[in-house]
Amino acid sequence: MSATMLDGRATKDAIFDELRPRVAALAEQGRTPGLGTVLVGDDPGSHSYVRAKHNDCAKVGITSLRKDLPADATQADVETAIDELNADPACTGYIVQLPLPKQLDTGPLLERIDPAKDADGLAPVSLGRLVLNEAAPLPCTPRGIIELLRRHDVELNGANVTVIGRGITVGRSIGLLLTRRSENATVTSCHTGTKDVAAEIARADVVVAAAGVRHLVMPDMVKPGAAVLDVGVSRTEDGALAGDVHPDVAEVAGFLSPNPGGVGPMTRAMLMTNVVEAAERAS
Ligand SMILES: Nc1nc(=O)c2c([nH]1)NC[C@@H]1CN(c3ccc(C(=O)N[C@@H](CCC(=O)O)C(=O)O)cc3)C=[N+]21
Repeated sequence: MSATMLDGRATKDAIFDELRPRVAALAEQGRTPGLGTVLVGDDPGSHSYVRAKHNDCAKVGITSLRKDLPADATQADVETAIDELNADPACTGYIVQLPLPKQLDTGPLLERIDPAKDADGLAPVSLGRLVLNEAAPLPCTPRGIIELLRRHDVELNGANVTVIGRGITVGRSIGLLLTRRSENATVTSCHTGTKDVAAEIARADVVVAAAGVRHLVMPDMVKPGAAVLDVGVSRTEDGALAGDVHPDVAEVAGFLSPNPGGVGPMTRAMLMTNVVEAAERAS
């Protein structure tokens, strides 16, 4: 048996095709969406993600606004960049690329993002609204995972979903989406305090591996036919990138998201979607 590939690149392209006419309609009314990015420091990974996001903008017709700050930027420098994007009418949504260098206090910076321009859905007000079932931009990676499953007809209603990892961008926030009435899944959150992760994986219809631990999910753990989403990335000693899911899981799973080429492109597709939706709401 070989799993159906949850092809994030092809799905992202399909979503871009759907966004293009919406962006064109906004542009006709002089309301072209604009994505801002605040990037601090020179981490090559972060630079490459931000570059990809601006390439995506060009593909769908979104304006991009970059604020790149040096690695030794102060809290006040980043506050200024955020204030400028809050005030700039050309910017309809923006993100502060995480993680920030350690001299910076991330919490207050995320608090400073105008909730109407929060493209990531990670600002405290947005996460609070999500908990309260109020309209809010949704965190991009969780939204991308759900969209990827939906477009491949993977059932979530009543499904047992095991999430591994409790980071804010994925593990902690995805349960908020999956347990809404519209998704109706039963969610188990695994982390370093979990006694038997393999047992939690074994009973899952859907596994979301977002721990950043190489090959944490092995073929003998997975229920035959389950959908497995490989979200984590880690770097091996020789500098190669590895996912959280062993490639042989493809022999057991019913659906598997490749990594790269799975959840990463979907995260970017949802960022573009959030920016377009914010522009549609802005008058
Ligand atoms: N405020 C904030 N929002 C984020 O959404 C955010 C962040 N900070 N910090 C870092 C993580 C990571 N992240 C990725 C997005 C796309 C790919 C992606 O498209 N990856 C490609 C491969 C790209 C490549 O090869 O370089 C793929 O999986 O196929 C990866 C990683 C967003 N993040």
